[in-house]
Amino acid sequence: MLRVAVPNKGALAATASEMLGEAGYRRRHEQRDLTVLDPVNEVEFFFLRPKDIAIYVGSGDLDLGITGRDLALDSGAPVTEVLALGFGGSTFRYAGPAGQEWKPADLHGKRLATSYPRLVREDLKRHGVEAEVIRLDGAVEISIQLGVADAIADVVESGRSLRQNNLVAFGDPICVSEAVLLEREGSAASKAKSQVAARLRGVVFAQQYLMLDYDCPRGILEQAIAITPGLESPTVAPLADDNWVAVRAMVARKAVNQVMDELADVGAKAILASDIRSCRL
Ligand SMILES: Nc1ncnc2c1ncn2[C@@H]1O[C@H](COP(=O)(O)OP(=O)(O)OP(=O)(O)O)[C@@H](O)[C@H]1O
Ligand SMILES: O=P(O)(O)OC[C@H]1O[C@H](OP(=O)(O)OP(=O)(O)O)[C@H](O)[C@@H]1O
Ligand SMILES: [Mg+2]
Repeated sequence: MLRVAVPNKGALAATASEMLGEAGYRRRHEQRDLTVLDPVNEVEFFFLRPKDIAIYVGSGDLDLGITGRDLALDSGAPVTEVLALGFGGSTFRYAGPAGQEWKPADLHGKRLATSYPRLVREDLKRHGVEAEVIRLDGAVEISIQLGVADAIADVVESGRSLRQNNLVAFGDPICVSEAVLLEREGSAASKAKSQVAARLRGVVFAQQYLMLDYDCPRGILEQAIAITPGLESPTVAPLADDNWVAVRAMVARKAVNQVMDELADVGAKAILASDIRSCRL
């Protein structure tokens, strides 16, 4: 039985569970359940704190885990990324009081509060900066105001928390993070692990694409195919009216409106975009 760790709460928990559900795995019914057995797929899921997940996977006690790249790096556990999951995106950044031009070298001799001490110490070392790292569990942005630190390093998503606390980010991002599927470094490949990865890859990919269907006058088919080349090549099917064909192709979600405009401009009609739930490529 494959053992897989999933975030039990926090920023990644809901989407990770939804994604596994889309991939055909059994969902947990009670928020407080710590395990879910999926005998059909021969997987047992363990709902753990996102911060702890890389430790379980790195020790080899669990086969796979979903957590944030930043949390995995901070754990120092020997894990590698099998797949980036395309959600839970954030950057991990230094920040200090606004009204001052900060750069990483200015942190020398300062007190720096963070919930990610290992990540920060390693980055300070790279910059050759010696600072006192103060480990806090959360609400790090308030620590400067309260007098415990001179600057912080924290997760930034929208930047709202920094602005609210009159802080500005500085330096290059220490880490650009998103949710990732992890395995133990150097662990043997297995069919069971590959299957979870393939199913999740299918869901990630499906979320990034849409299926486009449209009717196309035969005379402009070449132009239309150039606009929607699909992955291999689009499906072209005859219509009852010989002058027209139906075309079906996958299109990147980000580009879909522009593609629909271009198709309409060359003369395509009845252009429909629909969601893809999952896929294998
Ligand atoms: N707006 C956000 N706030 C916090 N974490 C985010 C955000 N967006 C993405 N993440 C990612 O989510 C993970 C942190 O998850 P989580 O919120 O569960 O941790 P935590 O803040 O330490 O937990 P908790 O707040 O429950 O103590 C990190 O990988 C982080 O990069
Ligand atoms: O850039 P933003 O969109 O404002 O998001 C980032 C903020 O959200 C997280 O805090 P969280 O709500 O998890 O509280 P915590 O600091 O107690 O973990 C994170 O630690 C930042 O404070
Ligand atoms: Mg949090």
